[in-house]
Amino acid sequence: MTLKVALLGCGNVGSQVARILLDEQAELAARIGATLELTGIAVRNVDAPREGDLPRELFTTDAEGLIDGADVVIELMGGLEPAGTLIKRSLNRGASVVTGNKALLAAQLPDLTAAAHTGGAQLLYEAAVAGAIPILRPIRESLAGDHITKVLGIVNGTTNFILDAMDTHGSQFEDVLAEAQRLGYAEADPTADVAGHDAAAKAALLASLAFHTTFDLENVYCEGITEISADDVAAAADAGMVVKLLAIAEKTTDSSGAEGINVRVHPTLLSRQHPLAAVRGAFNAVFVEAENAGELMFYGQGAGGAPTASAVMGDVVSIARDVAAGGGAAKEAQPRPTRALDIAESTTRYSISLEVADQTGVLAEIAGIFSRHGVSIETMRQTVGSEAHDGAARLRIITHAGRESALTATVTEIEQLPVVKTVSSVVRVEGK
Ligand SMILES: NC(=O)c1ccc[n+]([C@@H]2O[C@H](COP(=O)([O-])OP(=O)(O)OC[C@H]3O[C@@H](n4cnc5c(N)ncnc54)[C@H](O)[C@@H]3O)[C@@H](O)[C@H]2O)c1
Ligand SMILES: N[C@@H](CCO)C(=O)O
Ligand code: NA
Repeated sequence: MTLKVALLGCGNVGSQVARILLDEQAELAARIGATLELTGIAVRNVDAPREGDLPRELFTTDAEGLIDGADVVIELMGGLEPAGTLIKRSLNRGASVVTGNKALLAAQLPDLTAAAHTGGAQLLYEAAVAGAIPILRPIRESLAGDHITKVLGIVNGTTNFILDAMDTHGSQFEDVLAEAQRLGYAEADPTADVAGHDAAAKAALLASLAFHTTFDLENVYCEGITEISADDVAAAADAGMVVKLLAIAEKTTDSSGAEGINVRVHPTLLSRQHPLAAVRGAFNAVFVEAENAGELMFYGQGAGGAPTASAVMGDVVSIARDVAAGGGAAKEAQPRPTRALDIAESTTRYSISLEVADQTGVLAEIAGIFSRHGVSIETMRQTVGSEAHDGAARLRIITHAGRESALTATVTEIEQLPVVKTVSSVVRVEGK
């Protein structure tokens, strides 16, 4: 049996998938029990210079013609269109699809899933979240009999690469971003990485699978790393901490006790002892907490052509084995509706840096505001002198856990105090 495989896109990931399909054809056939024939690669320009030695006759600009003869379609063009239309067309006519396009999946998961049901086809996307790390299949299959309560992780390689270089070498944001682009980690428009949108899309997908629902991307709170300064990174290091961009999805309760799901992406301070603090470069790691399994951690390469191609090929082999065995892969139950909780209802800790007048009574005034909002201070560190300006004192306050709404109200009130010159940064803190 031979399965026709159409590949859409030949960039960082697509070119690596093509290489594996061609170089490993015999080994893959032995594992699957059917041969995978790469019938063509849809590109924008057939004559564009490319690395590697992929046969030129495989390239075509006719993506629609290519998918119409395929059993399996691999979409690695990225972007919402024409990727969305091509994927739906493939699924509707019964061809299974593998994609790494988290932006599209997070925006259109219900429509894409409906197309897969209509065509009796599969839609798999392990590459879309945390690159090479097997995380969606374990959530979807291995933990299907458990209750996941929280997912927390570093899911964007580019921003982790940037924050790590700022922490380790004191590098400049722009220089490291250019390096991440050169290494094939960044999105075509790297704003998606640094503004947190890529991590937010992944967080929505993780929440949807972990909580058996469809979590709307619009309900993901999203803050990127563009406001994180070299000062923030150095101050974190001073305090024995590190800044990481975290995606957090958790089942929780609001102030009235009603249950819901909160999903958020933001820069976060972690103690250097925290396991996620040791995740360096473009690596990713995802913590999963489940009622019966307890804590699980998944770690590996979160970006890059070859690592991501590994996840794509895992999905392709899984689909091909199913087709070779006559089809009928198990269907998941319909997602159930859920209540999205606003970030204001989440429980977190704040690290607040501020400059205040160096005079008697200031600390008591500030402590009074915390106390009125029911927010408890864990540590308060004051520096007077070279680090602070104009005879001002610099304060760094780390709170105990509190409701985000109480923490923001505290900061707003502190900003209005005449003795406070400026609140220079507010970063959330995770872990003990
Ligand atoms: N690079 C990674 O580390 C990584 C990891 C996980 C997921 N992804 C996802 O995989 C997808 C591809 O990523 P990439 O890094 O390979 O991107 P890329 O920009 O390197 O490659 C995309 C390729 O698709 C081609 N393309 C775009 N529109 C096209 C069209 N209309 N017709 C034909 N060709 C078209 C582009 O010319 C380009 O060569 C994206 O959805 C991305 O989010 C990437
Ligand atoms: N741009 C993404 C690619 C992997 O999804 C990242 O940096 O993590
Ligand atoms: Na993955």
